[in-house]
Amino acid sequence: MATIIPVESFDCAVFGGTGDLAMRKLLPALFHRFLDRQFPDDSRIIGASRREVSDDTYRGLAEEALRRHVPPERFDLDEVRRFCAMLGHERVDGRAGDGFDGLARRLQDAPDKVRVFYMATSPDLQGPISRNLAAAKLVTTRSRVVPEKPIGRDLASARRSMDEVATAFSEAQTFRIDHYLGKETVQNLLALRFANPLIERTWNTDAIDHVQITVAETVGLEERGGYYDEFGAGRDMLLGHMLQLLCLLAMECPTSLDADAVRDEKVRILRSLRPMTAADLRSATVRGQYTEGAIGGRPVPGYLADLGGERRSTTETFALVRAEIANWRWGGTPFYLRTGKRMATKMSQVVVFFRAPRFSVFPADAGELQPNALIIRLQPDEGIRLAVMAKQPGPGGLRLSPTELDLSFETAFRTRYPDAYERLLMDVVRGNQTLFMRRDEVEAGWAWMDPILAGWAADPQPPRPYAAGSWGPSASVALIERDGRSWRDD
Ligand SMILES: NC(=O)C1=CN([C@@H]2O[C@H](COP(=O)(O)OP(=O)(O)OC[C@H]3O[C@@H](n4cnc5c(N)ncnc54)[C@H](OP(=O)(O)O)[C@@H]3O)[C@@H](O)[C@H]2O)C=CC1
Ligand SMILES: O=C1O[C@H](COP(=O)(O)O)[C@@H](O)[C@H](O)[C@H]1O
Repeated sequence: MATIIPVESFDCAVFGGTGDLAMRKLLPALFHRFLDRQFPDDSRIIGASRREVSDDTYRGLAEEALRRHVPPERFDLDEVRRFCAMLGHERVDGRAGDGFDGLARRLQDAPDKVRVFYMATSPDLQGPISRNLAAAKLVTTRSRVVPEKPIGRDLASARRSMDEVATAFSEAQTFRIDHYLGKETVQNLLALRFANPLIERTWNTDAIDHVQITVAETVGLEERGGYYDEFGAGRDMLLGHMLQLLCLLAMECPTSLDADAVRDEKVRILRSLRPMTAADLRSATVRGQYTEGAIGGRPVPGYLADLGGERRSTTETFALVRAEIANWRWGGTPFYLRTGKRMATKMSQVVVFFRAPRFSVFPADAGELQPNALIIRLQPDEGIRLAVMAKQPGPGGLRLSPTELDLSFETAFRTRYPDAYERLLMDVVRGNQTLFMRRDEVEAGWAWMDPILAGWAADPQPPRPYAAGSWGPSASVALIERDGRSWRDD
C-alpha cells in the first residue's frame, strides 16, 4: 500500500474547465486523490470557461466525465457526489477579461489558502489570463500557476509567452507541466540509476553503445486536429516528453532531490546536446506522415483524411532524431529518439544497449554472443528486463542462448499506478517544483529543437509516408542500420 502524504486545503481554478483535458484527465486525477483522502473536502475546484454553466450543471458534467474515465472499481457514486460538491463553474473569458470579478468573489473568503490557477486552455491565452488575474488582484503570495503545453512554437515565442506569465507570477510560483514527468515509470528512472550502483557504474559511453527511446502511439489525431497540424510530432512529443526522458537518462546525479538541483542537471544535458547542422538533418533525422492502414485488424484512414480530407499538410506525425550529447560521460553514445502516431502498437520504452564483449572464450558453434540490453518499459506492461546470455540447459556441449531477467512491476508491486496528473497536481499544491520545467530548461530545449524544426520546414521534400499500423517510414530503419544497429520493438 503506497503512503499517501496529505496536502493542505486549496482552491483551484481550472481555466478550460469544460474542455477535454479537464474532463478526461484533471477531474479524474483530483477524484482519485480525494478518494484516497489526500486533501480536505473544504477544497474548491472551479471550472472557468466562456460558456454559461451553472454550478449544478458543471457538477453533472463532472459526474459524467468521472463515470467515463474512472475505472468501475474506483467509481463509488456517493464518493463521486461528495467530490462534485466541491466543484463549481464561473463564466470567464480569459482573453477579454470578463468574469474575473466573479472568480474573485468566489475566492475572496480565503485569501491565505493555496490558490492554483491551471491553464487548460489554448497556449495563447496564458499571457492574457495571467494579466487579467493580476488586474483582478487574484494572485496572492500563496498562488501558483500551471501552464499547460505547448509553451510557444519556437524559442522566441516561448520566451514571449513565459515573459507574459511572469508579469503576474514569479518563477517559484510557475509550474510548467510535462505530464511524462509525473509517470511512475519515468520517475523510476532516477531510482533505477541512483539507487543501484550496479547500474550507475556502467552508465557511460565505456559500457553503453547506444540508447533507443521510443514513444509509439496507435491513436491518430483524436479531436485535436487543429492543434496537432500546427505543432506536429517534433513540437508535440520530441520537444517536451522525449527530451525529458533523455535528460533523466543522461544527467549526472544531482546534489539532492531539491527541485533546482535536479533541474540544474537536466539543463546541463540539454545544453550539451550537439547542435544539428543542415547535413545532420539529412543523415540524423527522419520525418514521416501516416497514410491509411490497419491497426489491430481495423482499417484506419491516413492523416490527411483524419484532418478532414480538404487540406494538404506537411506536418510530421512521426519523428526520429539521433541525438548526441557532447560531454565526457556520453561522447560516442548516440541516443535515438523516435515517436509517432498510428504506429503498430502503443508502447513507450527505453532500451540501453551495452557494448559487445571484447573477446569470447566460447567456440564459434556455441552461438553468437549478443550484447546485453536493459529494456525499460514505461507503458504499458511496465517493468524492466535485462537481456543476458545463458547456457542452454542440457548434457551436450556448451551452447549459449539469449534470455532475459524479467521484472514486471505489476507482479512486483501489486498496486494501482496513479495517473501522472494525480502526482503532479498534488505537487503543485504542496509547492514542489521538482517535476516541473524551469524556464531555462524550456529555453534550452527550444534552442536545440529550433534549427531542426526550421530545417524540416524548409525541406522541399515532404515527410515520408508510412502505413498506419507500421513502425514508421522505412527511412527510420535505414537510418539506424546505416549505423550498424537495429530497432528493438519488443
Ligand atoms: N487534451 C489533452 O489530452 C491534452 C491537452 N493539453 C493542452 O491543454 C490545453 C487544453 O486542451 P484541451 O482540453 O484538449 O482543449 P479543448 O478545446 O477541449 O478545451 C478548451 C477549453 O478552453 C475553454 N476556453 C476557450 N477559450 C477560452 C477563453 N477565452 N477563456 C476561458 N476559457 C476558454 C473552452 O471552453 P469555452 O469554449 O466554453 O470557453 C474549453 O473549456 C491545450 O493547451 C492543450 O495543448 C496538453 C496535453 C494533453
Ligand atoms: O502530451 C501529449 O501526450 C499524449 C501521449 O501521452 P500518453 O500519456 O498517452 O503517453 C499524446 O497523445 C499527445 O499528442 C500529446 O499532446
